[in-house]
Amino acid sequence: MISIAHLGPSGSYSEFAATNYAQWLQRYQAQTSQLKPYNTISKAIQAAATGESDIAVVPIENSIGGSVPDTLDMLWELDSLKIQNNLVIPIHHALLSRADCLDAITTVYSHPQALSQCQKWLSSNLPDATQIATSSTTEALPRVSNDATFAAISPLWAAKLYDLPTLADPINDNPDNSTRFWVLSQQLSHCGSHTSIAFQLPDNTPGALLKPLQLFATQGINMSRIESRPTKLALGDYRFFIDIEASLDNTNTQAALQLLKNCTKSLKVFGTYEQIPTQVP
Ligand SMILES: O=C(O)C(=O)C[C@]1(C(=O)O)C=C[C@@H](O)C=C1
Repeated sequence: MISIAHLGPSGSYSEFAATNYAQWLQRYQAQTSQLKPYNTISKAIQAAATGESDIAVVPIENSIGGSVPDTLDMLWELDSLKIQNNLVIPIHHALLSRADCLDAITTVYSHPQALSQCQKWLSSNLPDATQIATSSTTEALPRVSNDATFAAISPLWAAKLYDLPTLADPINDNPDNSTRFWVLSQQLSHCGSHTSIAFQLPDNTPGALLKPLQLFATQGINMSRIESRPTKLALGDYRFFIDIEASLDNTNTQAALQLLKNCTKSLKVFGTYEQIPTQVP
């Protein structure tokens, strides 16, 4: 039995992504699995890194809110974890509350990503409500259940799960809202449609970033994402996370990675992976 760590509690989008992966494992690899909820993304990742769980399914980026910094930072810090698969989940947020109308709501709870994905809706419809960040979109639901002045931005399916009325739906600022999740484990896979890497530059000089990027162009490899994160050591010091549309076992990828070692300070390869089809709720 494979254990899958994810951000909980029950009803979170991460649980939905983990369930999708569990169904895929059952269907295509005849493997049974068990979900293990954690109260932060970091703890779910840590569980896979220490072997407490076999796998972690964690969000990496959202089409409106951008990247999930915790996931990127922890992947860099923990050398043991590699990406196995990629899942994209459509995200449709609902406003759950016992309030009779929007005017009665004083406080809105949700995960910071969900709050940022609904900023326009919130400023038009609940401009005076206090926004409070929670560890997931479902963490505050027991509190919302006990106070009719509270509301939460949560998945629609959580209304049934926590027996709460839906006051508005959908409320995300863009109807095409979706979040990408990575399946992480301690095994490096060599074959897939995409590969993810990260590096730090040796020095802050003109063209220092251009050299590594140029290598992919020379090898005819398309980049699908670039993201910078502070190293947290000094202001203005960054590391770069890059996704390429090429398999790790491809000779051009191997050539680019070899040359990349000469123009980067530290280089990490997070693995190569395929996109898993997901079942829409
Ligand atoms: O809070 C949840 O339900 C989560 O699974 C986390 C998370 C995220 O971190 O991006 C996942 C999908 C949505 O983008 C909003 C929140």
